[in-house]
Amino acid sequence: MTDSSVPPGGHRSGRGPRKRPDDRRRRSGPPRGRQGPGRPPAGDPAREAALDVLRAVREDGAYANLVLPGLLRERRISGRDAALATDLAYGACRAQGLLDTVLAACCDRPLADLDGVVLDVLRLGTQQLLRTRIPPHAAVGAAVELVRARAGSRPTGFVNAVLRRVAEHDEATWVDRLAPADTLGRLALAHAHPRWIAEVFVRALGSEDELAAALAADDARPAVHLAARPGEISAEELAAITGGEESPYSPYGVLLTEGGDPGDLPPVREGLAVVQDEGSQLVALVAARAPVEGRDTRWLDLCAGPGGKAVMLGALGAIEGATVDAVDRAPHRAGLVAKATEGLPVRVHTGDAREVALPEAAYDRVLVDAPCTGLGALRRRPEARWRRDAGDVEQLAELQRSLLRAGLERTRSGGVVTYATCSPHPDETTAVVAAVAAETGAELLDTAALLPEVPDTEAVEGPGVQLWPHRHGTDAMYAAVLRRS
Ligand SMILES: C[S@@+](CC[C@H](N)C(=O)[O-])C[C@H]1O[C@@H](n2cnc3c(N)ncnc32)[C@H](O)[C@@H]1O
Repeated sequence: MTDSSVPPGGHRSGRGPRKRPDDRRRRSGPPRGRQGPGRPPAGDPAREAALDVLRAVREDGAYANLVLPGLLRERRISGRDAALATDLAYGACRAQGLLDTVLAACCDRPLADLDGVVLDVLRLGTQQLLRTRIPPHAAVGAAVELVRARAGSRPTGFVNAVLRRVAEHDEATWVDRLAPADTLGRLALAHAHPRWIAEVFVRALGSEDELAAALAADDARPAVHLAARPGEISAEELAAITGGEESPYSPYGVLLTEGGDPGDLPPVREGLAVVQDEGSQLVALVAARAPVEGRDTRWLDLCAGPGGKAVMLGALGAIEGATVDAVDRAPHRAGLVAKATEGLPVRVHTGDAREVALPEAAYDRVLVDAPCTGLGALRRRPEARWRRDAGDVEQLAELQRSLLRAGLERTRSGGVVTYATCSPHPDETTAVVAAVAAETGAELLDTAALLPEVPDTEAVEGPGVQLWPHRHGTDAMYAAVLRRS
């Protein structure tokens, strides 16, 4: 279960949401029991916010983790309501495939024929019934009120009936009843992943042995890590200031143990630390540790936005006497890199890494942190697993190969390139590296040897290290180091 931390109860705070321009119209709507624009807001700010996130994701293709924080701020939702809104919105986005499978079994018509708001309310209700400790009567009652407020009273009976059917079984029983017969299909449904992603994980893991653990870890909310800026503050000091714990592997990492917005922590506000998954810290570390023959003062970060690894490379470069050129194609993201690396020896360039006006065969150390499917960071992007499809991979792999080639072209003989993705998909990781190494004659270095403190990192299908949420508590980051001949 994902959301066992959700506080029980119906979460009626008594405080209504902040007045919105259409509130007056709602108040003058038809009385209860008649169809119309609906009753006044139900006084359930958490579920209203969660519902608005689901709508934005479904209708506008929005990202839940970008929509929700603004919504909470704008409506001044905080504390337990904010925690509930977050659990419900992210939980329902993550579990959408499982929720829809159960709902399809409980509805007398195809889900595609349902009104969008009704479907969102049903998903939210099913999430509460199957994946939280909220009592069934509270979950169903809140869903009925929500649909009444948003779509009038006509669908209330339908929503009530469907959710009562959902509530007849718990999550495990529904999975037993509805899952395909094979282990992979059952685990994919039970842990709310599309089947094709479970298949990718099995390929990257080498067998089905760890699949249940990998999918379960991927179905949970990720821990938040900070990275102490090298040369400014140690992880020990950062942990003491923030009340967090030093990370198990990254010498700069701190695991936050308290909730709240990490952006508000004084060391983050003062630029002494950044919010960065420990896996990303380890990738930056690989890029900085890779052995270079001879001079080691010109570094390049070819896909730098929004700048997490550029900060780490810039700070380490400042210590080592190196400068970093950081490139991103997207002007907005290049701007974020510039902001994040202020005061560090980092020059930012906006342009396509394959064409940008930077010298060839010149850099000692290069990072290519390529755009990818993001299958290794699904915990952070609640809806992403249902948006991606297997067909995305081929086009991305072509771009990844061309970016790695561009990285090697900028590297001098004896210099090193670290290729990284936040995806464990072998077609984006080992296959890209093996193909470009074969084509260019670049030497593949033993990347696992660069992270001796991290166990079980070797990628299965080819060169490089593969981190996993269930093994390392990090995103499923991949990295491999090549030396230019
Ligand atoms: C995985 S992200 C990099 C994350 C970054 N290294 C960090 O640690 O914050 C990939 C980045 O590559 C950029 N990108 C995509 N195609 C590119 C290209 N052809 N040239 C340069 N940058 C590109 C994207 O805009 C995106 O910011």
